[in-house]
Amino acid sequence: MKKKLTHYLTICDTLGLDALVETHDEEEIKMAVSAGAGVIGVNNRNLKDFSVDFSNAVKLRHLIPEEVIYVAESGVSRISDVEALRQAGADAVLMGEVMMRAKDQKATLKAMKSAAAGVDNDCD
Ligand SMILES: O=C(O)c1ccccc1NCC(=O)[C@H](O)[C@H](O)COP(=O)(O)O
Repeated sequence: MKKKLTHYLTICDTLGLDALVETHDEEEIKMAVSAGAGVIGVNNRNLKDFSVDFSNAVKLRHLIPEEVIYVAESGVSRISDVEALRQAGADAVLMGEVMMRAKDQKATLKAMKSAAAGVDNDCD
């Protein structure tokens, strides 16, 4: 699996693409790091049973080197979630459902971006 991942990363490199290598647990993160991934996502959603554990990305953050871009994924629905992930050292946050369901997507994105930047915001 690691050999395949390294091969895919080489292909992305050749094409000038940045690959987001998605992981869910310690073993997958170690594999992504040793394959040389520059961007690693830690999914709070277990794609085997679709359960979401919001603490997963935070819990595993220490396994990702500082020079690697760390993306916290899934189960992010509130401004306070983004704030918590920023404080835990997330470089980026991947959000799906919250944006899809938002009545005002522009305002939601603006509020989430402010939280990611550490700017105070009134709405949650
Ligand atoms: O990637 C998949 O195979 C997959 C399968 C089934 C559901 C979701 C899948 N991937 C995307 C995700 O894990 C999340 O939708 C994404 O990270 C956003 O999460 P959320 O903000 O909770 O919608």
